[in-house]
Amino acid sequence: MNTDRREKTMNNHDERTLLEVNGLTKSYLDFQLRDVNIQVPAGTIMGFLGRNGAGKSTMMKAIMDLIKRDEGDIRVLGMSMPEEEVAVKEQVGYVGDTPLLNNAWTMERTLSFARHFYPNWDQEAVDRNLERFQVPFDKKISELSKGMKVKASLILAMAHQPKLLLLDEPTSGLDPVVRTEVLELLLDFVQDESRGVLFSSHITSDVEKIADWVTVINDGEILFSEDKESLLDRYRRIVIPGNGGGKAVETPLLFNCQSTMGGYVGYTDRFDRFQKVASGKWRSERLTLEELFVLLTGRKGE
Ligand SMILES: Nc1ncnc2c1ncn2[C@@H]1O[C@H](COP(=O)(O)OP(=O)(O)OP(=O)(O)O)[C@@H](O)[C@H]1O
Repeated sequence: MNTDRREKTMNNHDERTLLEVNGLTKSYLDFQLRDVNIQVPAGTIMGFLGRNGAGKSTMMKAIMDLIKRDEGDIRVLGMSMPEEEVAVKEQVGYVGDTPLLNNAWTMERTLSFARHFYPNWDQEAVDRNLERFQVPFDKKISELSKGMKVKASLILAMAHQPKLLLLDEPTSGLDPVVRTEVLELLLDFVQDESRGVLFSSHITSDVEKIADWVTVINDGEILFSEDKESLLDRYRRIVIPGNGGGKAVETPLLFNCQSTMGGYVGYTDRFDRFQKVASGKWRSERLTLEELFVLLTGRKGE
């Protein structure tokens, strides 16, 4: 695409939106990604949670056009994928579920090869990150530990100063120290608020730690995509002590109600409303993201 057209396309979209996915579908023999709609605004870290096989990698690959979607519209900074693929890839750093690094090459060779493809290559940032993470320059990729490989992949993905990082389980299989380093790198990345990150994970505590937006996918469908704080505010565990709780749990504002030794326990996804209408004795407990994730995805389909 010529520069004028690209600038026009980029100027016509809402500059605060880095990624828009609308009506994305993809069918395999025994799996369907169904009508996926998400938006990643600039300045946001979106945690993308889902159980094994829920469709996280499929969605990310479809965004990068590594697999052909059946339907849907994908835009990065207002530019369409795959029609404007070259321009889009200048704005995206992608690390997929299978690392793209060539095992037989050193990091030095990898970087000096890759820099020719990107006009925005930032060698100073690369050097800074190599130093920060102590990634060996002259060892073959095959000789690096898993943690080092992840760091090397991230340094490479960020080297061309993308606006959007798309990372498929970047912290999986890493020890807590390396995981923390990787999370800090992502937080640093969005210090520039024109940037954003979408990262998938099973590790709910990582998402809870750094994401400001949480998207949960279950069996190919987005359950919700919401600001983390408002999500954790509106869901609560409600504990109703004593025998008198039976009537209280009949409210449609509670679900998954169970009687316990000391009374009743239920959950609400409209805590604001519940507070206004609930009578009698009760108390609320805030859920961790892990508890919420298990509550909403744990028993479905089993
Ligand atoms: N090339 C393919 N052909 C057929 N089915 C596929 C293909 N790729 C993925 N699938 C199926 O699509 C479903 C979603 O897979 P996907 O890898 O997107 O899940 P995921 O959420 O990333 O899982 P995990 O957390 O285990 O990596 C699975 O049932 C998987 O078997």
